[in-house]
Amino acid sequence: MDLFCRVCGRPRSNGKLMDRNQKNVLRWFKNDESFSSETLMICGTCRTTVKIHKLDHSRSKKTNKRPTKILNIIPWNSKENSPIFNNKGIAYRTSFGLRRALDGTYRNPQEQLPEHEIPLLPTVPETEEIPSPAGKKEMDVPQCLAGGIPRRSKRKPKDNFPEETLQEMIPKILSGVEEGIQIEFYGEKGCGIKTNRPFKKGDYVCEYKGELVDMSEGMEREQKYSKDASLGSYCFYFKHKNHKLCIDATQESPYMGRLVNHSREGNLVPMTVEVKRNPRLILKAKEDIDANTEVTYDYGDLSKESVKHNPWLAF
Ligand SMILES: C[S@@+](CC[C@H](N)C(=O)[O-])C[C@H]1O[C@@H](n2cnc3c(N)ncnc32)[C@H](O)[C@@H]1O
Repeated sequence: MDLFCRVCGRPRSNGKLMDRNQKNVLRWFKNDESFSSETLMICGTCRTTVKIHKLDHSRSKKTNKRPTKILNIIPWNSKENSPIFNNKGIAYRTSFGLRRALDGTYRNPQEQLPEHEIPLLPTVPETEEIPSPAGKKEMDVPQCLAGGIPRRSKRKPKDNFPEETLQEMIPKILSGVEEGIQIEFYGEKGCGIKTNRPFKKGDYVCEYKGELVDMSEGMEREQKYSKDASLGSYCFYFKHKNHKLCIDATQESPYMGRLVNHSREGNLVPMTVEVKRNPRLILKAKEDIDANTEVTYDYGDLSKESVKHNPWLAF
């Protein structure tokens, strides 16, 4: 049975199965698989969360096979049943984009957001120095240990984007348009981003969008997040005008920058740009990139401890 996610429009081919409390990833699910009741399912593409309530496990009298039909899916956090994902009467409900999906105005992430809806980052006072966490060298910061497992890699964006190019990019950054890229599932890596058209060296690809906080706040959050094994690491630490900052993109969003995976030979490079006096992190093409190519950048953390726990950082 083909199911399509109404939020991202992609076939529900892969995704995470979570335990009931959404704490642990049980495993990645495959296509045409039946689910046990009360399981959480997260769309492998846009990562919308739904809760499967009840499945029909009875065997067909004709074939004596268990059907994979999902009888009913109830929303996480809600009593109503409102179809958002849908295929032949199967109702789902999502945690994000809910209102718009219900009233039919859900906006595809590729579409341009009107300016008043662009989530603006909190203003960072230019004169105020954000203090480093006590006793921590900057080097140590991104390897914040929580539950004994180093999480975020130390990613180093370049500063000072050339003015001309920046002028061309600002409207794109402000509009939130993410054009030429799409989400793809990459097995053990989870989701990632690939191009659907070529990019030229230096082109703006997308923004690493999230909540701007200072570094110590980011570290505190990472400590909390690390207690939940189902949460990936989405805190991107950087320095801007002597301020030590962090973009926390842990919160699910339709923006794709948060899903770009790591490679030491990455074809993107992160950079900070200042837009309306707020620092923003963007990912731009390090080289010419063909269509249908995964985009990656170097998370930049080769510390022994991090690589021990995340061996993929070495490649
Ligand atoms: C910023 S997220 C990237 C998106 C992530 N793949 C997802 O599905 O949400 C960073 C996480 O992706 C995974 N990841 C990124 N690059 C990887 C790689 N080269 N190999 C394996 N896992 C990777 C790690 O779990 C890491 O904590």
